[in-house]
Order: sequence, then C-alpha cells, then structure tokens
Amino acid sequence: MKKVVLITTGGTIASKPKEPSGKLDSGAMSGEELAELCDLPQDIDVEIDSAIQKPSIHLTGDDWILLKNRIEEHFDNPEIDGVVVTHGTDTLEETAYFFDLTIADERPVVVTGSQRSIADLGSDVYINLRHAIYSACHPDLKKCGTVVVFNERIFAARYVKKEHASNIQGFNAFGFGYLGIIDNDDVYLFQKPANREYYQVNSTLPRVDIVKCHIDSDGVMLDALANAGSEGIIIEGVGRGQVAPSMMPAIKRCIEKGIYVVITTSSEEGSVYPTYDYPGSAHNLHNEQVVLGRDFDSKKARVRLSVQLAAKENVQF
Ligand SMILES: NC(=O)C[C@H](N)C(=O)O
Repeated sequence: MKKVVLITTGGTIASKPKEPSGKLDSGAMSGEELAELCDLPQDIDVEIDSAIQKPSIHLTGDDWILLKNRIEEHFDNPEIDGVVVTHGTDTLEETAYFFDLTIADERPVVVTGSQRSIADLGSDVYINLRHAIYSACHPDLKKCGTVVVFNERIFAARYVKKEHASNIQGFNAFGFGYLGIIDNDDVYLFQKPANREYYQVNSTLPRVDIVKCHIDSDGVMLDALANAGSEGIIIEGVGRGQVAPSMMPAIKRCIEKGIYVVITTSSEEGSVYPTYDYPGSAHNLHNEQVVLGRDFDSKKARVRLSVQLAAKENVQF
C-alpha cells in the first residue's frame, strides 16, 4: 500500500467557528480532527503529523524552517511515497515556493488548502485533501518539485498565485497554466517544470521586505527599512520594471549600505527588462546595481532572495 504523510498547519481547511463571533478560527482543528472528519482514501496509508494550527498569515520564517525539517525527516523513511501539507490559502503560494527551493528529495510535496470551511455548503475541504493525497503518491509527480493542488488542478509552486479571495477556483498560474488535473482520483500530468533549484537552508531567514511603487512614491519607506535592518528589498515596479524617480536617492543609499535591492513588476505576466533610459528605468536601476527580478512575482522574489541569502549563495534571478 502507498504511504503518504499528511502535515497540517491550520488555515480555513482546519477551521471551526469561534464563539461569540461565530466567525471562523483558521487552524482551530488538529490534524487528527481534520482527518477524522474527512473521507480519506482507503487504499493509501495516511500518517498524520499535526504540526501547526494557525491562520496562514500568522506563520513565520521559523515555521517554514520547522516544516521543511519535518518534511525532510519524513523523507528519511524510504517507505514514504510523498508528503501533503495543508495550509491556509492566503500565504500558501509563499510557503509552497519556499519548500520548492529548499527540499531536495525528488518525491512529491503537495500543498493544498480550502476556500470554504468543512461545515460550509459546497465545501472544498474534502475534495482538495483527497486529490492532494492521490497526487502525493503519484509517480508522475516525482522530480516536479513542490506543487499546489486546488480545485482539481495541479500547479507548479514557482508560478502559482491566489487569484480569488473566496471562490473555490482560488489559484492560477498566470501565463503558464496548470501542470495537470485530477479527475475521479486519477492524476493526469500534461507538462513538467523545466528546471529544479535547490538551496541548503539551515539558519533563520534574513529580513527581506517588499515596497510597492506607484505615482509619487518616494524613498521614505526604503530609508525606514534600511534603518530597521532589512538585508534585502524587493521593489515592485511598474511595466518593464520602472520606479518613480524620487525613489532613486534612497535606492542608492540602500545599495551603499550593502542591502540587496531587486526590481520586479506589478504586471501579472512578462519580465523586467532594460528597455528605457530615463531616471527610475530598469536600465537606470541596473546601472546602480539593482538586481533585475525577471518575471518573478514580488512575493516569490522575496522568498527567493531570503533563501539565497540564508544559504549564503550568490543572489541570482
Ligand atoms: N482560505 C484560507 O485558508 C484563508 C485563511 N484566512 C488562511 O489561513 O489563510
């Protein structure tokens, strides 16, 4: 019989209403409670590891390291075919990309969650969990890195993004689509990620921040972050990676202090590129030693830079 470890971390998928508000408490349920309420597959041996019980925005970098270590410990057992991690959807894409970059084992790591609680009409808890378990022990998903299973679809961690605040079609991978689908418990894979990357991370993650650029942005936030001890700053620029010219003096101050600055784009698709030559353009930024963040979403860029700094590797995008 195939064997899958189910690591639970909280989120709506493990939520219960809280008194007196009657509103959902994300992560109120332990892994054992969640598994008991769900109709888990009978043909797969599922081992429960109830790790964390939090709303996903309450998770920390230290939680990531703890979870990564737990996954690696489970993979020390050769009988394990794969791991499922249940997670709140709000930050699921960040955690999934962290696992993707920091876990070397070729067996599948599948992250899933739900938009509706187990008691809600048309809840997606049961189906997402079931599909994630079948995916985690499917041989086709070996060497694909960490994937996200949601609403019958399988996404690469590198590109997946929460696209809807509440709809059960909650995730998408803009410009890339999904790797495959799960139909009636069967996994069908249509494409695989071309490259895998691995960074060895054992230490606490450094402070890395994101600043979003808009008309009239200036350097106040950048200077404040430099004073707060930020080791890396992702600036989410516009279009091909332009920023407001009034940010440039503070960007230069950050670089002089040894802070890594990466420019990304707020566009859903397409890459940062030095197309223009004017104050604040990607060309101007690049000349000031700002790293061009290619087509990375800002939150993925933040995970990537944190991991590269923690691994003491060269910063590369
Ligand atoms: N759907 C969810 O899981 C959202 C929840 N607030 C979370 O913990 O991320």
